[in-house]
Amino acid sequence: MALKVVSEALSHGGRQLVLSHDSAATATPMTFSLFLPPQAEQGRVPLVTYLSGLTCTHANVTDKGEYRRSCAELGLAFLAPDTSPRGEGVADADGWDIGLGAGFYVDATETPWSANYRMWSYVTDELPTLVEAEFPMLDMGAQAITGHSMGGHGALTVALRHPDRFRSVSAFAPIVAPSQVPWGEKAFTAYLGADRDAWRAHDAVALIESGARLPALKVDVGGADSFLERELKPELLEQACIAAGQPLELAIRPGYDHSYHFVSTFLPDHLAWHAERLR
Ligand SMILES: N[C@@H](CCC(=O)N[C@@H](CS)C(=O)NCC(=O)O)C(=O)O
Repeated sequence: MALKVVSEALSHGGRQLVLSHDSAATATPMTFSLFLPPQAEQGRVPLVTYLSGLTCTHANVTDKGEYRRSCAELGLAFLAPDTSPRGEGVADADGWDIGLGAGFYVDATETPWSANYRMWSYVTDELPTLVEAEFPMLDMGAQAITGHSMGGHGALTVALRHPDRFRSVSAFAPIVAPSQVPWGEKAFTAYLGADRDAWRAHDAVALIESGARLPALKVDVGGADSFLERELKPELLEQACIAAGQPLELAIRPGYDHSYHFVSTFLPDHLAWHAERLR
């Protein structure tokens, strides 16, 4: 098997796995977590992929996301990759918003990042191909995607560019227009270069403006999120969706911040919403 089992534990009757493998996309070892609900012992189950935010590994949502009870009840598998390549020789920079833990789900074209920072290929191609081959109980015809912050950006852009792969898409506090905010401008300049035209393929608002559409879209943002006005700007997504006729269920949750206390509060709602569309 191409996968090494890092850990395995029974939870809510399902199997919480942490796995690692040598990635061809990033040319590094990569670690991810996969929860298989009890229903996976009997037959095929839908797959929800969760992309994490800045500074995270697979472990943040695995430890703090509180998704297992819902996934076990709803019969959903839950896949959580890392957010960047890691290891000896992998480029990094000062600051937590670029480099390790901040891959932004793009294939970098600029040095030194292009050697390993190929998270687009990893999450859209290598990882789904790998889990499909290794876990035949996953129904790859019934997939949903979600994510948090930088991972919300990842979920939106991956789904907008693979409209036939996902039946539903959701996000928590996503960076909806990275080309227009400091986090995205910094990362895209480093990874993709100064030509802003190249950024459009990785900008959810720009993709919607260019005609890309999603089957079903749900977004929650905390009203007390300290990144709301500077980095997240959900109003840009709302305006783009209205102009494009793209249905969007957007909720600003008063009092909630950017943390996993917010994500874990609303992740069960998102999973139930995805399950309805994956049935
Ligand atoms: N590391 C930054 C915060 C970055 C941050 O809020 N990251 C979010 C995603 S954008 C996160 O999930 N952090 C990890 C965690 O809360 O477990 C800081 O210390 O101010």
